[in-house]
Amino acid sequence: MKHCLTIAGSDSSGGAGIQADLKTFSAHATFGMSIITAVTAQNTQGVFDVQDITPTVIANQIKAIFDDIHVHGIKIGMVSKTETIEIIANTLKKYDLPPLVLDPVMISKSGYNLLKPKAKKALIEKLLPMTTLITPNLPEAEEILGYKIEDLEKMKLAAKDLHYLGPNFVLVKGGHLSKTATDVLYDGKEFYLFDQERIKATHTHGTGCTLSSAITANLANGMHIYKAVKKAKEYITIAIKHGFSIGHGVGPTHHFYELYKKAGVL
Ligand SMILES: Nc1ncnc2c1ncn2[C@@H]1O[C@H](COP(=O)(O)OP(=O)(O)O)[C@@H](O)[C@H]1O
Ligand SMILES: Cc1ncc(COP(=O)(O)OP(=O)(O)O)c(N)n1
Repeated sequence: MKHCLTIAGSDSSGGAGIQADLKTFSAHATFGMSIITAVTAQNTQGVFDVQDITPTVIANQIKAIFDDIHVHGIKIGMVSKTETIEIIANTLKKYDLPPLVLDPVMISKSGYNLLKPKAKKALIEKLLPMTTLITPNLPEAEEILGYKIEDLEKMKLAAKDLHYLGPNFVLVKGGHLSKTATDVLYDGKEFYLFDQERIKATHTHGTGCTLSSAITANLANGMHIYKAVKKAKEYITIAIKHGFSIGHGVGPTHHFYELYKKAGVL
């Protein structure tokens, strides 16, 4: 069994962050491990508070894992602020790294800043160059690149411009498009489109976390990048179709193994 590591924030309601990542890793028959960067007080209606974990404790969590356990895939999610990004980059640099998927989490669906605006520079300079695959949604790609992205042509341009900043592969996610949910993968030469009609869904909390963790697990399991993204896209589509209500707001996506097994995704 392969070992997957998420470096991300905790979501008390279990729909996004560390909790979504670990559920996704388990559904993909990998062993999930976590380095917590921040604790959020969050539910289906919003994010109400955040406590950042100190750089020393983040470094010690990373050291505890890598000094002892072989890691086959890493996913990075919420990284909050410059000091958090710097300690993650500087500590990870000391080790031989497996594929690393960066979900550049910035603003939650409910509108809370999960990355301090000032930390964007550190994210670009410290994390992008060590990334195998970056998975921005449209607002995140716009924030990094500084221009509007409203159609497929602009998504391709964004993928090229993001590739220039260091990652080996770029997946620009189209969850924020109006008609389709088409994602664009760029490998430095070719574009690959993952087409999906928009599902009229209410319960989509944690879609980005789930997709990036599914790709991480697939890469850890030895899949080539194209297949890893294709299978993860199938997973997230079913996860969204079967999203459900647990509170008064936006509920989580679905992670129960049997559903995916039946659909031939896992
Ligand atoms: N309504 C939807 N129907 C189908 N797929 C969706 C929908 N919303 C998001 N997705 C897909 O879910 C994945 C996560 O995308 P997105 O929601 O844009 O990320 P984030 O949670 O980071 O904003 C992408 O593959 C996207 O295309
Ligand atoms: C702790 C934490 N990390 C990440 C997110 C954002 O998750 P995402 O998958 O982009 O989902 P939504 O916020 O869009 O529902 C989060 N909310 N909390």
